[in-house]
Amino acid sequence: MGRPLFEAHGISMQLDDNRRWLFKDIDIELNQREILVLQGPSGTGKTTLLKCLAELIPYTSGYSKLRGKKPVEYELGIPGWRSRVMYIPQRPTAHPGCPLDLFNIVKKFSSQKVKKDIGDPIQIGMQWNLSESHFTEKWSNLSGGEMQRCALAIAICFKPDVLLLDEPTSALDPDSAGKVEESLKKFACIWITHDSRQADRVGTRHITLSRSHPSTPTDSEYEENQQVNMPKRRQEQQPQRSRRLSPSAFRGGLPVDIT
Ligand SMILES: Nc1ncnc2c1ncn2[C@@H]1O[C@H](COP(=O)(O)OP(=O)(O)OP(=O)(O)O)[C@@H](O)[C@H]1O
Repeated sequence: MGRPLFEAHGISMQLDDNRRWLFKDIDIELNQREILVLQGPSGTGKTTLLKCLAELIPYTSGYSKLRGKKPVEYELGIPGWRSRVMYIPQRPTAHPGCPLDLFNIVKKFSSQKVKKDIGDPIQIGMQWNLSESHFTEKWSNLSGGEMQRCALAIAICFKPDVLLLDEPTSALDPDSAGKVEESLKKFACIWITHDSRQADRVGTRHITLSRSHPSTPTDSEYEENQQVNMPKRRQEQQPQRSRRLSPSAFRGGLPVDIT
């Protein structure tokens, strides 16, 4: 096997409050058109893990690479990384204006401007039971499911290499959800879902996070292709020191990187 499209090694997050490990030593490999499904009970750190992989929040140790390069090795650094390894939240943050306004603003960001062949969110939305008018409607007038699809359509227009999807169909009816699923299968995704049938439909790899406790530091189960490898411990990687990111690094909750 050649180099994976995306890889993460030993990603760990220790919480400040009681030094509890939220997750520890998560290893990920992802190739083109693969979907890694991330599951686990509420509060086990799934969203936090996606934000770590997008370099939106600092984490305790570990590192990720896309096409063999670490975030800092990309032109524009972390913002360049986030435009390629893109986190898409479950609920879009309230934005002023309409979805098309957001699309036009994001197009001007330096991390996106360099991209050629930016897609048309309206064309994508129309494959998912949306119409053009949804993209010119104020965000505040859209339903949860309409907002979710508009934000996702805008994000994939920018053709990220890896989509980090936080319950991308949680607000959708089954027909729309099925159409979105089909579109997303063309991408490399790390996909949080609580729906085990969806996990079976879309997943080519699987990780399940379990609850950790202050007294049992390593409590992440790593499950790949249905085979559970009980807690994977750090192997050869040296832990990195906790990284401090600038305030702009904490812009979670946006459908796309806005730097
Ligand atoms: N920096 C932090 N300091 C303290 N606690 C934190 C920090 N970051 C995350 N947490 C806690 O870690 C837990 C995991 O949150 P997270 O949203 O990642 O869980 P989740 O598995 O995605 O849950 P859900 O399925 O409900 O969306 C939460 O209890 C959260 O409050």
